[in-house]
Amino acid sequence: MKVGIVGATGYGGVELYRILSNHPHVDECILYSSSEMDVPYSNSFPHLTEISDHILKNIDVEEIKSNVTVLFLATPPGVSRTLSPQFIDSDVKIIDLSGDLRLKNKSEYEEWYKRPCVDENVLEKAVYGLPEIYKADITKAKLLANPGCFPTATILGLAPVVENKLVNEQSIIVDAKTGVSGAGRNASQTTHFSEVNENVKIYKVHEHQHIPEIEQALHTLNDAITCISFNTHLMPMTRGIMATIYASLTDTYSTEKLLDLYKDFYADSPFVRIRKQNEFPSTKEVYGSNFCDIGLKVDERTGRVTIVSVIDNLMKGAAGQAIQNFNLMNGFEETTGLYHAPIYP
Ligand SMILES: NC(=O)C1=CN([C@@H]2O[C@H](COP(=O)(O)OP(=O)(O)OC[C@H]3O[C@@H](n4cnc5c(N)ncnc54)[C@H](OP(=O)(O)O)[C@@H]3O)[C@@H](O)[C@H]2O)C=CC1
Ligand SMILES: CC(=O)N[C@@H](CCC(=O)OP(=O)(O)O)C(=O)O
Repeated sequence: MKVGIVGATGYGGVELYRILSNHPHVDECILYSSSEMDVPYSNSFPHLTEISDHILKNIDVEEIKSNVTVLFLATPPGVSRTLSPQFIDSDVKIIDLSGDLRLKNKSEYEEWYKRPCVDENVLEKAVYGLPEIYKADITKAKLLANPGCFPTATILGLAPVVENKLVNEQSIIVDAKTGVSGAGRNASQTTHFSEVNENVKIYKVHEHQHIPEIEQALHTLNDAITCISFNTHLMPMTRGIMATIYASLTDTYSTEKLLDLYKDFYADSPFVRIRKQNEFPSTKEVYGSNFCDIGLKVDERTGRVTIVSVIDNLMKGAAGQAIQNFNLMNGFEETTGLYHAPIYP
């Protein structure tokens, strides 16, 4: 199979390349750029010297339609809005890593992303690609909205207690932390070394574009959930997301009972690992892998539960999950090319 990557010169794109170039069902990766064509890919990424002899190609929709079976869009918000509709009537399957196709409500996208949304007829064809919850739909998808990094960690952390109605619907609070690679490869004042090093910074307070995405998914699991409290913090690390989640329990449940519930819920999910009692995952324990690790503990004094969910933002939060979806959409084993140990330490 030939696959294409638009945005190959970015962090999500190069992570896709890393995995797809060793994927047993991928014969060729064709790499597209909007700014650097006809130059070696290794000019953008010298760590690929003698590994990649790819030449970056111009984004030509007709050429893509005739050469590519699956196209990954690892592009900033707004790009998929114009590119995806051009493939709707073709045989090319699209996997979009941006937020452009994730929200089912067009005006909600425009409010949170502050930009125009793709047409509703395209939006309604897009399947939200969180395999642990929507696997059946993903296997039939032609247009796939890959989930955001924070939503992946948060929704997986909450799904078992939300679906089983074990937490009060209005009590959910998510305190999330991220590594700097989540902001992409372009430098900015916020991601400048001097601003990030030895610092922890809260950002987009009550305004993060992932809030409606998380609420939309939780609402499908339990329609009494309408809103959550959610904030994000930039940490002095390259990769990793930790979502620390607090919610009030509807009854008295032991930690042991909840851990058993999580193990059952994720029994058929090869990339979700539930930790032992009193063991909590750290971001380094999933670094470079497609795992989402979850630990939890009931606070008997307050009747609340604390849930800790970690992922690598570029893997389960972006490229790894996109390839998990690629596997499911093409009838391959879900774990193909992805099931390996995290890099540690
Ligand atoms: N980084 C992360 O952890 C995560 C990222 N995402 C999402 O994935 C997408 C990619 O993110 P990331 O790789 O970090 O971003 P980067 O900024 O690192 O890369 C984006 C790439 O998009 C390409 N691009 C820019 N403008 C255009 C355009 N008009 N048309 C086509 N291509 C364009 C650029 O390549 P070129 O100039 O060569 O065309 C650039 O290399 C974003 O939507 C992001 O929000 C989602 C989850 C996690
Ligand atoms: C560190 C950092 O800035 N992270 C980004 C990650 C979001 C992202 O990747 O955007 P979409 O998933 O919406 O496309 C942020 O918090 O906005």
